[in-house]
Amino acid sequence: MADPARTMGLSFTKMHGAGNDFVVIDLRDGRPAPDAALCRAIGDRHTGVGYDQLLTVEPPRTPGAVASYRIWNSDGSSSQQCGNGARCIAAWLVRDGAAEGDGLLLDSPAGTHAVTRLPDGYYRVVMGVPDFVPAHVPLRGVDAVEGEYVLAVDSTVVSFGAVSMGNPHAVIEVEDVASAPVATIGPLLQVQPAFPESVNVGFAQVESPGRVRLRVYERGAGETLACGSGACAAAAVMMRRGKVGRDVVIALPGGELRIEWPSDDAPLSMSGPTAFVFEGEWTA
Ligand SMILES: N[C@@H](CCC[C@H](N)C(=O)O)C(=O)O
Repeated sequence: MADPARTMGLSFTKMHGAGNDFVVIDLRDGRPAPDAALCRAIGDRHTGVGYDQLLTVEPPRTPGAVASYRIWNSDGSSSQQCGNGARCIAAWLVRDGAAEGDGLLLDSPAGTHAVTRLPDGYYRVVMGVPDFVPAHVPLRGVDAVEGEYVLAVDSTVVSFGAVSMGNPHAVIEVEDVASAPVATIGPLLQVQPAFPESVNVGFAQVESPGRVRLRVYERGAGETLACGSGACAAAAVMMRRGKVGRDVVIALPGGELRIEWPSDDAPLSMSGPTAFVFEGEWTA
């Protein structure tokens, strides 16, 4: 006889992309998404499953798209963009049989993304044109000198670039990413009134014109092993400053992503890995 607790459970897939970990839930049958309290309960790394972002797979919104997805951070807040998540959703849909061939379109809260399947579980996602307009980040009340903003945060003066990849990013260039003040400046910058919707804070060390080391203190999740949209933001900021070429590897604590941005008005694309970890049933 079926166990009622199991049959009433919420099936999920645990995945990660370069160490940025996800709980993926199939809601294509129209069931509602978990509320913020349930997101937090599932996201608890001691009493729940644990994840950086919870991703829901939902019916497509635009013609030609295979599915849409929404994004929740582990604190229950929602986001418009998740680069590593987009790759994982594509891999999930391919495994599910919903996507045929090597190309698929995915609707995210930030728009529609073309995704290409590459060998060995890698996927390339067209992430769109990085948007440097301050009001679109959104960033308010801070003037830029050649794309560099300056804010006094407590007793520290912080210089950063700001860009929207659909979600807000600040990128701070550092000499040594290993000793960067990620856990102190990250949360302090997030609560500045200049960022009315908070911000994902990247700390980027340019190693060479083809390689950047990056750590990201994410909105709603803290420091993660990788942030795909953060990698896009760091690459875009450093490319615009002429510090790196238009095809760059971003090395994050959990793995490497390749970012290609041919020119300022072209769409930027991100390539990287996906991995399935386990299947589960949330019954609490
Ligand atoms: N890890 C993600 C970004 C997830 C959302 C972010 N924390 C936000 O609130 O905007 C990525 O791979 O892009």
